[in-house]
Amino acid sequence: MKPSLLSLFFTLINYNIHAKGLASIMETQKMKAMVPARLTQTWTTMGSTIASFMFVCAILSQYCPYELRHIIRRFRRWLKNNSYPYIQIAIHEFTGEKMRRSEAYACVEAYLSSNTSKTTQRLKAEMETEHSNLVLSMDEYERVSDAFQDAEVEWVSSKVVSTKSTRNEQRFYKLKFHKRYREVITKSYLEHVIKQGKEIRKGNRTRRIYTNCSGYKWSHTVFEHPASFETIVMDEEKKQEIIEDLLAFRKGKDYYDRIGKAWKRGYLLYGPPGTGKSTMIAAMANLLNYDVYDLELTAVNSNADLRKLLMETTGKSIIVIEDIDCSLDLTGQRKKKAEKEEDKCYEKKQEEGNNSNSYSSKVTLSGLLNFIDGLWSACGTERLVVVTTNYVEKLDPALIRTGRMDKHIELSYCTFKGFKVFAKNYLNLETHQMFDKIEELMARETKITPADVAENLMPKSSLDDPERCLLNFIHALEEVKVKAATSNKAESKEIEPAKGSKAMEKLAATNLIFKIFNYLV
Ligand SMILES: Nc1ncnc2c1ncn2[C@@H]1O[C@H](COP(=O)(O)OP(=O)(O)OP(=O)(O)O)[C@@H](O)[C@H]1O
Repeated sequence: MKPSLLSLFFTLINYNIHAKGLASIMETQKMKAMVPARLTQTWTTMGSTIASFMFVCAILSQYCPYELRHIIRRFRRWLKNNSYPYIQIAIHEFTGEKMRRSEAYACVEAYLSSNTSKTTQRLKAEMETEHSNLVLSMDEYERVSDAFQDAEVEWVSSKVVSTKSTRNEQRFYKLKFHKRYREVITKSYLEHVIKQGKEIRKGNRTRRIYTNCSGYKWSHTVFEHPASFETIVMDEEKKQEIIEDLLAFRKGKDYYDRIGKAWKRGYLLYGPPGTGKSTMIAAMANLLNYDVYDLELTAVNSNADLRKLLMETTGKSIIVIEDIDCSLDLTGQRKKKAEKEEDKCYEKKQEEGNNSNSYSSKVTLSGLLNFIDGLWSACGTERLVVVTTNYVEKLDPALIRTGRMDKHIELSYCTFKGFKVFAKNYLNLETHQMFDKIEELMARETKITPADVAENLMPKSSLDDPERCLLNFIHALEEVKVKAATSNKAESKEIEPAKGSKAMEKLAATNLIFKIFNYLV
């Protein structure tokens, strides 16, 4: 039997049940007793009408020409659009083919979670729909009302989950508002939400520190370093210059666009161990509110992996290569030192059962140069590349040329001025009678690193009052002085025999000439 005829058959049965069946049921003695006669008649009429309507619909859908059905459908849509006075906009969490997290979604999220006059209502509404063999469950879990100028809006946070795969979850915000506020909402309110959200995100953002333990993949944890430029001890003018440079970089989007340059900047930090290079990187990240990507070059297998790592970094970040002279031989060959040092990545690889050959890297200097300044380096925006070294003179000039390392910052030994800042920060002392002695000791080219100053000034027990700490520091300075004197002596002893032998040679030669002269005379 044809499906259309089948449908007609069932419709007729339906009609029969509703029109007659219902009436006959109502007419039973029992019902008569319970229900008044007028109500029974109403039920009967209603049943007949519904059945007739269903019958007509079935006839229409089966026998009505396609064109007419299309017109009816369009009419219904028009009716729906014009009778429903609200507009809805959806902002999805992930957008585009690469499924990057949408900035707009993050801003809305931050805006709605901020503590303003918005009223929040927890919802638990779930619906299930079947869409092309995929069962989707829509979960509306929060409703937030907000007001802007004289418009009232409502945000509903929802997620659509595929019940077949829990990993397939799409979150979105639905914004609902009356049609008469269309102008205000689309032109001003959404802009206001995004702007506010950005501001809130800047302040609230939990920053991350990433490292590449397993080849070309970053793993991360929360970045919580307390360093700031206020606590870094260095020449005030130099410090101010660095801060201004960083802030100008952060605000420089338009400038970089205008001059046609990728929005990135390279910093080279150099100086002896313990002079604050790592501390400065943390202070930079805290000042700019950037993430940190700590690139472990010894764990990267090839230039291609290095490029993949670069592609995985996000904007608003600092890519750090610490002690670059230890990780890469500047002729392009990797040093074995890193492998011998039993770094964590190596151990992890071994635990995983990989042999050491698979660990050996083929990252070359040119690969690194391309990473910093090649075509691929422009694939992200707002990134700083910071390279540190204890031996700047060992670095290849190509690596540190302007354009790759735009700003060179030397961090050096502590001066008396620097000591006074440490004393203020660590001991809350602006002046003390022992300062003169300290100044005298520090003036005589006593090379002490800020790390050593910090360590000696730090109270170790409750008995360590400021005087004791200053005394500790004076001892440390005297020790440094003695060490410097002994190493100078050793150096001069190494030179003296040479000097002595030369002098002896000279003396012998003079004696010989003198003897020859006497003999001749
Ligand atoms: N300029 C500084 N101002 C304040 N504290 C400092 C400074 N330099 C070093 N310190 C202190 O010394 C410690 C070690 O410094 P840091 O690790 O930053 O030195 P580094 O130059 O990176 O050393 P390395 O070259 O060995 O990595 C820090 O925890 C910090 O407390």
